[in-house]
Amino acid sequence: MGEKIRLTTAQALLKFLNQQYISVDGVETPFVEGVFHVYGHGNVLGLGEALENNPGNLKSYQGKNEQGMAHAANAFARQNLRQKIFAVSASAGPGSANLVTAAATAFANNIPVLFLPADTFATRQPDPVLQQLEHEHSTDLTTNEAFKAVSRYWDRIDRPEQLMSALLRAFEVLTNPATTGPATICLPQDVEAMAYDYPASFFHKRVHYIDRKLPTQRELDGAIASINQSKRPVLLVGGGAKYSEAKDEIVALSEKANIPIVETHAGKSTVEFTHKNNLGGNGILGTSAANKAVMNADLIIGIGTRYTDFTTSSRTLFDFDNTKFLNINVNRGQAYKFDGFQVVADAKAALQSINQHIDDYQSSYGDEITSLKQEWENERNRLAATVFNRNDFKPEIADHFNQEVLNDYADALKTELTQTEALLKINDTVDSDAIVISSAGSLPGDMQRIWNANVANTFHLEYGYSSMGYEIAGSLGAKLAKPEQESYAVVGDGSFIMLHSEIVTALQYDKKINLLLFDNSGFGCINNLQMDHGNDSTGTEFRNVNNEIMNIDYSKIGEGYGLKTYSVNNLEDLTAAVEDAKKQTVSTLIEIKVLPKTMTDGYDGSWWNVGVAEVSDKESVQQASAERQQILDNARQY
Ligand SMILES: Cc1ncc(C[n+]2csc(CCOP(=O)(O)OP(=O)(O)O)c2C)c(N)n1
Ligand SMILES: O=C1C[C@@H](O)[C@H](O)[C@@H](O)C1=O
Ligand SMILES: [Mg+2]
Repeated sequence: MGEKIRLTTAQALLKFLNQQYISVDGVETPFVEGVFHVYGHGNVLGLGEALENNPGNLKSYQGKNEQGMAHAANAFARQNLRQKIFAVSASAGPGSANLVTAAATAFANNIPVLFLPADTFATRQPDPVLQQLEHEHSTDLTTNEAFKAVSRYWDRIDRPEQLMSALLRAFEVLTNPATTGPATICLPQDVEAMAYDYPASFFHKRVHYIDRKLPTQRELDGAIASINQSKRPVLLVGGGAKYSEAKDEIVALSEKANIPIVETHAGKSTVEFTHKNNLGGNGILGTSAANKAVMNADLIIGIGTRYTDFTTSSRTLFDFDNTKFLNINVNRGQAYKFDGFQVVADAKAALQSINQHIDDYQSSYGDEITSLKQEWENERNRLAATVFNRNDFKPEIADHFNQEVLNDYADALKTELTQTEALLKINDTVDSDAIVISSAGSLPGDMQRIWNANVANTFHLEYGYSSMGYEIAGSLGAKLAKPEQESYAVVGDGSFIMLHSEIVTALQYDKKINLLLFDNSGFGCINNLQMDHGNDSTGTEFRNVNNEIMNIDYSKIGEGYGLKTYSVNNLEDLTAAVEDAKKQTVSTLIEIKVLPKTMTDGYDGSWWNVGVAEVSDKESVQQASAERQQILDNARQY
């Protein structure tokens, strides 16, 4: 029956990971970069032993918080356009539970990560082991059942030989652009260390071919007819377009036929903003230009987009009565959305074919795209010059805090900086190929609107799950993916407090990351949301029991870790800090004290469906609820 190799399950796992390659457009590369781990009794003697003694080419990084290290793995795969991954190993019980949020984040964003949570004993001999849950109705349930809801593939290895079929299935999922996401293989700690005579053939080199699925002739004919029949098409660029590396084809179509480009959160920086037809981010967090373009479009060419509520403004942004949809997506389910014409194909390949057949077609935009872009540039310049004053300041988010409260913040945080002027100054100061990572709070909105990404694949916004805590860990993952580029976490004070453990990992392994910490002393965007809908400000500002605004010294925290830190409260110091941080070899933290309510507000078409109380004594809430109902009456329902 051929050669056998006697290994533990964990040793076999690592040997297999070393032999996985992907081939994209004829270029073959190793698929698994390494393993992040936090050891405990569930994995240190199994997977830990294997990593110590025979890692092969796999790199190994000690994480500090399981969620954090898995976010780093997630960001690494995303920055590598899903062409390289990490595995993450955690101990049983709490260690594994800590991974669940990160698995969900990878799931929502369609990012491949191999999750290896340790599990309780398959033999059950010592049950209940430390950290085991004891259910009265079943001994079969462990913490790791929680991964079923957040994995594209889930398995548990109760016998060493099961590893083989599980890994083959997992790697098919991880390398399939239509279904990729987290694959979870639960490893009971006894099985990790059990020996088995594995067939040598299992460890032969495997190449997973990411062949580009071509459109059929019917799909191609339909797509071309849709474009030819339209007058005002818009190219809506989603994450799938970025992962397919379809930039040249999008630009070619846009230029040839004079079609505006707008981008989802995941799609942003597929095409540089410097391109004349790129109108920027669209949707709830969209630019005025992008939203106007899609509101007046008669054809949306959705390329690799899931049409989430933020992209569609909760199904209110498009003129659904008159606008048609042409959906190009490798995932058939996504292509079905909005009853669009479906092209189930790779974005780059589909656009290549379409471009060959778009002959003399011209949209009817004429100079309108240029005017829209100019109008937006003017607005962006205005946001760069929003200057606070203590007498009659009207922040972007107006009518929430009166002047007295705003002055209190200026005094407490000792600042007069606005968030938009600070962010735009940073955009002007960092290297153009710097990678910026963000995910939660008010900053993703500002990033999606006003950050100009002038080099492709430098804008990294996790907005599928918007998980607070992704930012800093994500900046480490992005740095591991692109060591030659600067990596910046754009992070709010709330997210920083929630999870910043991987700072230590970045310092430990000498991977330079830069943290741009915007401190407005509170959960600013949620405060906006509650006040926008008629509620008072409660539970969202960082105030102490005496109702005083808290002023936390984040630069001191960073200093304690060993970061090079700066604390700034004006544009001059901010510019100097960003310039100085670029010269550092150690990781840096720039604490930027900003006034609340000075983030960007929405533009036309920026509506978000949130559940507003239908019963309330407050007239303001009743009004918000009525307004919501009115908008919903005209929204597309499915
Ligand atoms: C893990 C997680 N918990 C809760 C939320 C809900 N949430 C979204 S933004 C936010 C506050 C963010 O505060 P901060 O980071 O300071 O950003 P700001 O809005 O002030 O800019 C909260 C609690 C979330 N997105 N992720
Ligand atoms: O609830 C939320 C509101 C959004 O504005 C924010 O960006 C996001 O992180 C979130 O969870
Ligand atoms: Mg905040």
